[in-house]
Amino acid sequence: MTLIESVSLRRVLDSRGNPTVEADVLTQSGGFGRAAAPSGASTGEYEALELPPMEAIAAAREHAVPRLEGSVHAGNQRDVDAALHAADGTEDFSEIGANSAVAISMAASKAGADVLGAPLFQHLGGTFRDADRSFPVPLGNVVGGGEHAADATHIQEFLSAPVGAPSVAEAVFANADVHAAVAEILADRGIAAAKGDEGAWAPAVSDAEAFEIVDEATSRVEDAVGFEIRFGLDVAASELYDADAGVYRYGDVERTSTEQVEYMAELVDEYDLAYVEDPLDEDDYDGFADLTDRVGDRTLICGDDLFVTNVERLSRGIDEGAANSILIKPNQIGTLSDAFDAVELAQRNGLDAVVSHRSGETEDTTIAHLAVATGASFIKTGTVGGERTAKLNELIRIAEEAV
Ligand SMILES: C=C(OP(=O)(O)O)C(=O)O
Ligand SMILES: [Mg+2]
Repeated sequence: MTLIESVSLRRVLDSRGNPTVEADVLTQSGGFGRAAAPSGASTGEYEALELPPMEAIAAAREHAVPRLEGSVHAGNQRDVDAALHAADGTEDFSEIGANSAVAISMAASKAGADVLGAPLFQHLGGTFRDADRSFPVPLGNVVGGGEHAADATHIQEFLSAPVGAPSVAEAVFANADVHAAVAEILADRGIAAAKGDEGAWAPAVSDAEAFEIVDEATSRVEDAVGFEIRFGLDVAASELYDADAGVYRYGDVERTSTEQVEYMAELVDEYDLAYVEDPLDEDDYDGFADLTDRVGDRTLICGDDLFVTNVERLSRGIDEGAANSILIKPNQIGTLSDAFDAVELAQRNGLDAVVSHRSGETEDTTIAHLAVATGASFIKTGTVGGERTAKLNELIRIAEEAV
């Protein structure tokens, strides 16, 4: 029923105005799925490789499309993704591009769901997930800098975390309220701010002032809505790390690895942080383990560039106690099957999964379904801006059974 009839690929715009790969998958019985690849700016060194879109499209047309059309069923995601790996033949999708691979993988999942007449989250997660489904808490980027905005904070993301929200919709609106409260506080302080790549405010303030502002904004909204709102960070520390000198550079301030662990532990306690992503460099398993040992009982230490959604890197992290959560970005690894494997390995070992967007995004909503399908604890997909609200609004619809 779900035998793939055709796969078409094209170049479309992403939210940064860059080209990206979009895939359409059509099955012989008329099922249809469309998906587009996102793109990172602070990419991890060990991610699967994104090729220039026209190269990725040409390579996928030559190697992957002939293996899929008339041969593979879109409803069998493992077969689709195995065909993509076989067509590529490398460890990092450098032949057909992780951007072509992930677009086809996600489009096939939607075509499969379409034929079966099931919502995507149910097709991916199975019917028993539906019976007992819990919703991810959305982490909303409200202040940011790093690689996502010039002349702003060194820490890449300050994330509102409405952990006490009674529903996903209330959580989504609370994050929007925190975003608005940050704007008010900035205006009160006479600080002008544009927005960064993910729609977070990107003021030219020190990290210390950003902590003050986000702390105040989350407290204000917490008082107004009456449920707990904490906040968290994506430090994206690999971007701050100078490997030759062995120090983290926050402008003129330098921290050794030991000082970085100490600094992160202090921030966790001073601000009761709910979440800290990539607090250390992507090669520093020891530093991650040290920090997790110190504060992992009261916050999530999450590996993004550290794990790159890769089960081998995650296995090492589990063995070494390097984190207690993992960021899941399908395009870091190239297929939904690989992303699922990473979630399952993490959850079997007591780590939380956090499904995530990229800084360069499209209107694609697959990650909202992936987060629900896997029972992920959190989803990080921004706060405002059409490519971010596409996912947040889809979560609201899924909760209402309106997809
Ligand atoms: C979303 C992120 O940014 P990018 O997509 O630029 O890697 C991140 O680092 O978690
Ligand atoms: Mg990150």
